[in-house]
Amino acid sequence: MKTIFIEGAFIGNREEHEPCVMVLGFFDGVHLGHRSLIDTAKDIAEKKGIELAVMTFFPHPSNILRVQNKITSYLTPLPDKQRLLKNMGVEKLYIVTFTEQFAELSPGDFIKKYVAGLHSKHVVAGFDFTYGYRGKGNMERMKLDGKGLFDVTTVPKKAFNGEKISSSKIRKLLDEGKVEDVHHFLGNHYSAHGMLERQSFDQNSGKTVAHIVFQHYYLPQKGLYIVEVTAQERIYQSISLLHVHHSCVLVLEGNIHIPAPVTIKWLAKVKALSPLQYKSIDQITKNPYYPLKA
Ligand SMILES: Cc1cc2nc3c(=O)[nH]c(=O)nc-3n(C[C@H](O)[C@H](O)[C@H](O)COP(=O)(O)O)c2cc1C
Ligand SMILES: Nc1ncnc2c1ncn2[C@@H]1O[C@H](COP(=O)(O)OP(=O)(O)OP(=O)(O)O)[C@@H](O)[C@H]1O
Repeated sequence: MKTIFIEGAFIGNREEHEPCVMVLGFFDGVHLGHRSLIDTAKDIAEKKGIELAVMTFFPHPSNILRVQNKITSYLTPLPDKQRLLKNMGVEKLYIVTFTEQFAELSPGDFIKKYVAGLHSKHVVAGFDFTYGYRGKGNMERMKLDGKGLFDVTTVPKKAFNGEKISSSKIRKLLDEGKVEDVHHFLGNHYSAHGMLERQSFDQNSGKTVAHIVFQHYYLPQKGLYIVEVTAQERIYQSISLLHVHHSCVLVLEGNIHIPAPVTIKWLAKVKALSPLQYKSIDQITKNPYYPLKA
């Protein structure tokens, strides 16, 4: 997959680009709703014999627009989004820098300069996709804006238990510590890639304690979780304590040296620990020889 960053004023010249099916959206998480768009577009691209392309934006528009809830950390930071889209068969990924000037483009100009300008022959987006100044463009308008230039497919709402599958819903579940429910929306348990900062073996309890730091990730609510840790293709089961904003503490049975980097997959929240289990975790994290900075 080729990734192309687009910054500043841009006017694409159709003739300079391969014809493509273009999928539009932010795609944080690349969840089951997003996947239905990509799969739909992939079928069209195969039938029409043209490239499968995705256009996304960075940073999240909320950082630029005057809205209350700014999204500054992501379910899938850019490298994860790139990997997931590539694995789904996307051939070209356009990442448009979302700036104030870009936000002010009229719906028609966005379609002309970016979507048609990059030689889209067919556009795929979801039922609630909006574009252009004040988000005034919608899928009905897209058909008019793209008339004679490209076909439009609008993907209907994908829902679970009557609720729209969305990045916001997944963030809400993480905020509430309901990591067990995330897979209904994401298609998998929530996971993040982190760096091992330090680890030590606690002689008293016979457990290894490791400190993992994450960058740019949206993390579950503070608490104790059962997690799966993968490092250099080995899998470890662990209890994890979400510690400060961007880190977690792993507690593993035995004297284990886990190599960095690591992937943590949140399986379940620990609701009831036996007093013995709780005491040992408490002892470990309060151990004055374990240098945790809260
Ligand atoms: C050219 C362009 C201009 C935009 N301007 C605004 C804007 O002024 N106000 C706004 O709330 N959203 C604006 N948006 C954001 C869209 O409403 C929408 O959030 C974005 O296209 C991502 O779509 P998605 O959230 O459905 O993935 C703009 C989007 C584009 C592509
Ligand atoms: N559940 C869904 N069913 C169909 N299309 C969807 C669904 N969720 C998102 N899409 C489409 O996927 C693209 C990317 O959407 P977006 O990144 O805004 O996802 P979202 O989950 O709705 O995000 P948020 O919750 O932050 O609004 C858009 O074209 C959108 O219409």
